[in-house]
Amino acid sequence: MPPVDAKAPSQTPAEPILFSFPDSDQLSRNLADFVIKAQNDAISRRNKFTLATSGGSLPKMLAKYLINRDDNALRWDKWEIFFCDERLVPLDHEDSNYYLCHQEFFSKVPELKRSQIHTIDESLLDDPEELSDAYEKQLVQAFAGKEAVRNPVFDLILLGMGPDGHTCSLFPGHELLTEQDRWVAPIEDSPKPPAKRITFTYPVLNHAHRLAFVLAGEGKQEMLSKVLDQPELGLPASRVRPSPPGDIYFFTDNAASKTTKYERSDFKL
Ligand SMILES: O=C(O)[C@H](O)[C@@H](O)[C@H](O)[C@H](O)COP(=O)(O)O
Repeated sequence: MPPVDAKAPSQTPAEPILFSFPDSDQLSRNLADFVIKAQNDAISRRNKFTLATSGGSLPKMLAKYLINRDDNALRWDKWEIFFCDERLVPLDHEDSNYYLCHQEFFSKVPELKRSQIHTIDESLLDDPEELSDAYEKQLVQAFAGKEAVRNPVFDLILLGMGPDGHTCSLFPGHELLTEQDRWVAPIEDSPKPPAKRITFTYPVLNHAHRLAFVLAGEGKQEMLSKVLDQPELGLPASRVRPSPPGDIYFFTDNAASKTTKYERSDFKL
């Protein structure tokens, strides 16, 4: 029998860590510190920082305390940015997650170069399969290096959650919840418009180094309780459970976390 390696990664998924802040402003402030810590850890490990972001209310909360800082904490030249999901519309369309992030965040950071932001190929909008494969190739290029990798390991993935418990474009009951091979998959029947999208799959989410849901406001209350208190329901957001050493966090405000019985943790870096 081989000797037991005490440091071998456990197969038990990470338990979510819940932070709750008085309001969404405090949430944004602490989220910025968390992102900077993730950035610094990643740069010291590999000299770059790979981040994937969602759309919805997240980009605005994310940008609030990352832009216009005067402490030189951000090493923008090391950032490589992907989208957890994207709608199949032109990049200057108001439904585009890239467009949203550009308006709320990227356009306010002149140091970020367009080449650091991985967007969908607009010439493939009529062919979701091809477009999805092409986006997956961008992940392969960013993560594989010289050696083939089984799964990409993002330094940080930031997620939202919809009122039905969806995250990325992974919706309740959809066949993509069981996708095990593709890193990126097309979806043409999204219940949330627009119907055609691409999305990261669980093999990507559950291999990330760190993930964080970012949830503010009373509208998130009921679903957050279900996701944290009743994981057996198997809602899409509950299925985000990375294997250690991956960590999963919920950054919430008190309005969102009001009813969950899940234990809150003190926020410290
Ligand atoms: O492209 C999308 O539709 C988003 O990435 C989606 O997954 C979003 O994160 C949730 O729907 C939450 O949206 P809100 O933050 O606006 O509630």
